[in-house]
Amino acid sequence: PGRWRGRERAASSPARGRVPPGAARCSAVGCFCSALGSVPGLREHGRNLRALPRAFLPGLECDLATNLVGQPLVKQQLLSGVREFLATPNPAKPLVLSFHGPTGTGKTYVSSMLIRHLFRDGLRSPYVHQFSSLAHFPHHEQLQQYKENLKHWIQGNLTACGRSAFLFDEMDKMHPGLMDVIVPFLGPSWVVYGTNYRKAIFIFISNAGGEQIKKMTLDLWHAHKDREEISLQDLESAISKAVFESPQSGFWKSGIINEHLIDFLVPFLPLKRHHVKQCVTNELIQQGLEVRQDIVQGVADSIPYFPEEEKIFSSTGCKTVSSRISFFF
Ligand SMILES: Nc1ncnc2c1ncn2[C@@H]1O[C@H](COP(=O)(O)OP(=O)(O)OP(=O)(O)O)[C@@H](O)[C@H]1O
Repeated sequence: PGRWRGRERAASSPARGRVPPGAARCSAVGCFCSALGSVPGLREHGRNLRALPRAFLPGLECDLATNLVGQPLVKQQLLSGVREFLATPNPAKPLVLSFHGPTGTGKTYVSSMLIRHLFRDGLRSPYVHQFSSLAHFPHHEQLQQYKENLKHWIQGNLTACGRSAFLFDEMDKMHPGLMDVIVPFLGPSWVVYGTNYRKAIFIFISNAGGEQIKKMTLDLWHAHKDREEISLQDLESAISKAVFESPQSGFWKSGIINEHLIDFLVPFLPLKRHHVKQCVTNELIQQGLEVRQDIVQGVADSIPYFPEEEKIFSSTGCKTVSSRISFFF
């Protein structure tokens, strides 16, 4: 209840300003404003940003440090962005994060992790709303209807809980123009229809910009530099330009980019062989299996790498690791 559940829901979004079916009020357990009561330090420091302790959101920090492999830029961007946003009682605008990168590098993984730490019921929370282009907006000829539904859905859910989260997966497959209806929700517009929209979190996930990230990482490697030496600023402008100019992208000529509404453009770098090995080890531990070096090596060797000759970066990141493990037992 309270979530957009696919095609059958697309035709029946909530009426403007009304609480969507099944959604509880903001004060109910599970909305992250109340879920965060369990985060040590928030209650005392929520009203005073300057007094924010460094160890804020320790669960997320620990989870990222333990389980996320080879993405230092992501850890850094995400933690600073989310901490500051949550510690501000009246944020100037909603938090807008955009995850970009090649396949299997951890974009969906990190977004689920973040949601788990913010909402007691994680992705199942009625305050978390996921949209996928293929599942929710499959027919181009219904674009106008999708726009209206999406706008009303966001409005209705933000009326129910200002601290809601909206995840848009496969942004590169969204119909160009669809996302423009959400532009007014992403900016600093104060109160629209009696609701404060500045406390929401929006997360966009896409492969758009992935080719630019791969190229820049590869160029660094050819220059004998570490992939972590990549410049965040260079990456940001290359990705923004690529997604804005690509007619295949949901960001195509979009006000989201033009009006600089993304607060953190988070690049996910291609993973190297030793990162894949770490993913295999993590997965073996998670599945309660013995960590055998021959299996770690075997799984890592079975994955395709690029460039063709040197075979440095995994072409599928860690995406197929868990399914491959079963072949080695
Ligand atoms: N950086 C990483 N650290 C640890 N595990 C990872 C990482 N990247 C991917 N994985 C593993 O691979 C699985 C698939 O990754 P995920 O779905 O997050 O990739 P993605 O970047 O969203 O890919 P796509 O663009 O194809 O959707 C995850 O569930 C996780 O187990």
